[in-house]
Amino acid sequence: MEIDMCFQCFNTGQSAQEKGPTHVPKCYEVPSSERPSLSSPEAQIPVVDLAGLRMGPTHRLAVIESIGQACKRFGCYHVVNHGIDQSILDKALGAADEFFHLPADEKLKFMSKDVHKPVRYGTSLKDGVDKIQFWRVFLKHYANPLNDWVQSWPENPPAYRGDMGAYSSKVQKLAVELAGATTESLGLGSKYLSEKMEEGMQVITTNCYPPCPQPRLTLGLPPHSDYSCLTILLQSSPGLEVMDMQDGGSWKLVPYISGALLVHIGDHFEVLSNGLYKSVVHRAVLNSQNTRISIASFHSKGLLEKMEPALELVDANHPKAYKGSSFKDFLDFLSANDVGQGKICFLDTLKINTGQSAQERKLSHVPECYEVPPSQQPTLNSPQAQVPVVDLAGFRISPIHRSAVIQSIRKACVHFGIFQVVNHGIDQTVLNKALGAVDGFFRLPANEKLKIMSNDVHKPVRYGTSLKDGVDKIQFWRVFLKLYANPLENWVQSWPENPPTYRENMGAYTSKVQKLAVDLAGAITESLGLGPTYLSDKIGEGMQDSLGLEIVDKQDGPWKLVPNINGALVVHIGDHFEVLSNGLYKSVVHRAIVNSQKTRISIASLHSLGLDEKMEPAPELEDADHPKAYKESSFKDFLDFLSVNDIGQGKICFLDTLKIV
Ligand SMILES: O=C(O)CCC(=O)C(=O)O
Ligand SMILES: [Fe+2]
Repeated sequence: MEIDMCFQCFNTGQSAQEKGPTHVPKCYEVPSSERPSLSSPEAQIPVVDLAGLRMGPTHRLAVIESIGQACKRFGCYHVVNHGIDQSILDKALGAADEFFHLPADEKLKFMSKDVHKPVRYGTSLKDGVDKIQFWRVFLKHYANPLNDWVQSWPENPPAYRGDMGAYSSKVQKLAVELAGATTESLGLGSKYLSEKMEEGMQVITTNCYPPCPQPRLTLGLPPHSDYSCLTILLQSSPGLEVMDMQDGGSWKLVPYISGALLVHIGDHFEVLSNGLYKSVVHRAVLNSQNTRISIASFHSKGLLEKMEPALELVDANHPKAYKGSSFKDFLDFLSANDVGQGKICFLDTLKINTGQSAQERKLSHVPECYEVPPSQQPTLNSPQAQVPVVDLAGFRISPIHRSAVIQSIRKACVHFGIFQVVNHGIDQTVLNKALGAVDGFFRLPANEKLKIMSNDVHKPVRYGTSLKDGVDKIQFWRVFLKLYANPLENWVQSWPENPPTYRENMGAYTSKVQKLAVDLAGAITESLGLGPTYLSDKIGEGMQDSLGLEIVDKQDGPWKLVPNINGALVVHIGDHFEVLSNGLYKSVVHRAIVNSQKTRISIASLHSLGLDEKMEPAPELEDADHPKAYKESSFKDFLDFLSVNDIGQGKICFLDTLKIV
């Protein structure tokens, strides 16, 4: 098996330079979109001369200023004149190199997959556990205070403790000094963190990246930001790339400057600065010729000490944007999650929107992150869409009336993908109470709503803003609450308890609308010639999920505004009916626009088959002229897609991935 082969490459403590594999085993291959070009341009990373830090106040101020600029622009910078002798740097790299050359059994003594171990040798991130493996070998150990930890470090090579210890204690001092300069640049003064940093965690990670026969296929380390206040990195040769957020998130190679050290802003400083400084996202790339060694020294507060945004940096315009967390919290997260796939990162789990979407903060302008590209900006004077209105009363009158209704539904589905229904059998008071319950919920204090805030799209009850707030590149101007709703008795207990009438009023609406959906699904399958009961069991037992929604525009050429008919409900043909009908019916493309005057509330009830049940084109609707045009998929497949893709940019849509060309 491939996996076993991977184990043989690295896992036995035998590094790849000893093994010399001629190709990259499958389990090391990263998806093609994440592969390195190996021709990234050089990053223009500032070089800060620390000599000025110890001169006069004017010199010091200039250095602080340039550190602040670098933290805002790149999240990293080089330092020279840092006060650590070249011979100390060389000896530390030498000690690391010698360690990795030791016989396997010597290194295996330290091998562990337990990320909580203070001394740990390993390969990849969590080798044998994570799905994708990375092309590195590492040794990690705690280092501050040195006397507490050095006895647990490797005894071999014999110079290891002395040489690595000398470097560690120098770099620990430097980190405290730089943390002071960084807090000073934030206006918090140079002593803001010093005590905590002096007594805090220092984790030395020595990384060894053996030559790789196919360096374009894999990575030494996947994209990540460091969980530290700051990280100080010493490298033997180039191979580190940083993501340039001001250049569209493109990868740039960190130049190798002999004798310089690279300083990374870690997640803790992003949190402390309340997002003013961003931790730098970086990855390690490989080459086919040389072993590369790097020594990263991670500095943070104590293991259990939480880092929170500085109160001084929180105000009405900058509400607290991160939860507090400790290094231990991070380790727990790391041990429970596979971060190598780039789908989940600890910092994202800390981001809070304080229930404070921009709209709720009553800003006078739209923050940049909400701006959509000009080509997608709405005109706000779209003509009204001619959305057919179907009178469902006919449905229950006689077979002739029924078949007339079915015919008009068919027409609406073929031409519009959307229609409104009247006489749908749901009382106006039920509708009004449901809208009122939703309005009441959104008016609750932030902390009440935050209890159910989540970016995990798989959660059956979820409050949020935009689509995936803090994750997607572009944010959208909405707040939402999503709930699973069918069967009601299974889910209602998990719904918000506040406002007190929420469950009752929303529950009354959702059970009515669920019945209506089953009726309509029957009418639609009948209109496709599949009979009224084709889906009814599955829809009856299927998913229902509801959220606060949107004005609907039909995209045939220009956008059109869907007229609001009092008491009517809007029915959308969704992707699943497009698939079932083998493309005869098209799911309606729509978007919500906003206005400057009034809050708008909508409740969308989405109905589909069971979470894992696949929808595919009805065989009855396939023939030589109409070959099967879609792959099958379930609601769960969609959620998985949603959680890993940023669909808000309009570049990617789930339905497209199902189309068979
Ligand atoms: O090897 C490098 O240059 C980067 C190492 C790194 O990012 C890490 O250890 O967190
Ligand atoms: Fe890193």
